[in-house]
Amino acid sequence: MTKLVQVAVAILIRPNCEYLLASRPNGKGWAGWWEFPGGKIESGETPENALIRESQEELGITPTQIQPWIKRRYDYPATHDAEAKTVLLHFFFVHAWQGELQAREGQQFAWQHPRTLNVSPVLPANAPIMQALSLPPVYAISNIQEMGEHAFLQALKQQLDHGLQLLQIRESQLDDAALAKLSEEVLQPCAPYDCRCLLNGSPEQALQLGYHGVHLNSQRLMALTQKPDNLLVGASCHNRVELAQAQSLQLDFAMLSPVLPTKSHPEATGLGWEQFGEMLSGLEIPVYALGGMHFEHVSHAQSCGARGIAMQRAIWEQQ
Ligand SMILES: Nc1nc2c([nH]c(=O)n2[C@@H]2O[C@H](COP(=O)(O)OP(=O)(O)OP(=O)(O)O)[C@@H](O)[C@H]2O)c(=O)[nH]1
Ligand SMILES: [Mg+2]
Repeated sequence: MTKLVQVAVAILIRPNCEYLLASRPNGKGWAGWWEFPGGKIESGETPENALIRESQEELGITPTQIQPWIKRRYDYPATHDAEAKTVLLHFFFVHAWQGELQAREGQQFAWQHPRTLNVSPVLPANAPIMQALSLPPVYAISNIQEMGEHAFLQALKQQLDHGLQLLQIRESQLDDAALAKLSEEVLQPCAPYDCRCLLNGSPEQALQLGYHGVHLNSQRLMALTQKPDNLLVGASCHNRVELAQAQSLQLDFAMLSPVLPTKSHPEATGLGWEQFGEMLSGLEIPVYALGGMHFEHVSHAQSCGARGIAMQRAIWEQQ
């Protein structure tokens, strides 16, 4: 058994969504590798206290606005400069802080754009975190069945102009030919905006139609034994069993619903924010909240540990 090291990790975020990486200083294991600032939680310390202490020691700043995010466990093998260990990383977003950043341990700093890393190598435990950070706060779901195709494509163009970065096409009523035609009409306008599109369907179909990813319904999720290659993979979850399956397959994200009552299921009360937050606690993959969501719910969803919100109706009604 290797020892378990608990670590508090600070993801400093600027208003333009860039985040800070630092190089591990000489003299420490994995020197020169890039990481988020942070360090070991000492005995008697909460993860939050450790985060503040490490930020002061390594960066000379005091976080004033923090938000717990995902946790991640990783087994490090022994290397020439470090012993084998298992880490449990507690990631926090740090949205605001007091003081000027200083490299108190001689580390280098690099602010990174979420979709384009320009330093390497990053500590291996962090790979899925980088991927999770590249996911935007809003995930849109198509609603052609209710709106009609013309109105949908118009609303899509508008949302792309407003910064939409992630879209799911979920139109099970279409036959193969109609879906292929729609896919072209959607993928084309999304490309110049770098908006990634996922097909709610099978991985094979998503690849064949040229999608960036696939979104699995819970039935497909539960039948899956391995994450498909070369696709961004998300899945719909409604309970802890499905979330656990999405995590064990190391999917890129899960979508958990219904959080609030919705127009399509007004009789269902929804999980409510409290239970939603409880179900996310300790989870290692990013999650979107779905069900009765509007733009103004983004920050509340994030304060419950979600990456953001998914919307199928409200997003297309926005002018
Ligand atoms: N700070 C930080 N540590 C990480 C990240 N990802 C990751 O796997 N780790 C691991 O978590 C552990 C954190 O240890 P650390 O070396 O930063 O601890 P520390 O600041 O308390 O320094 P110390 O070595 O003086 O005790 C290391 O094993 C490191 O490899 C990350 O993004 N940031
Ligand atoms: Mg450290």
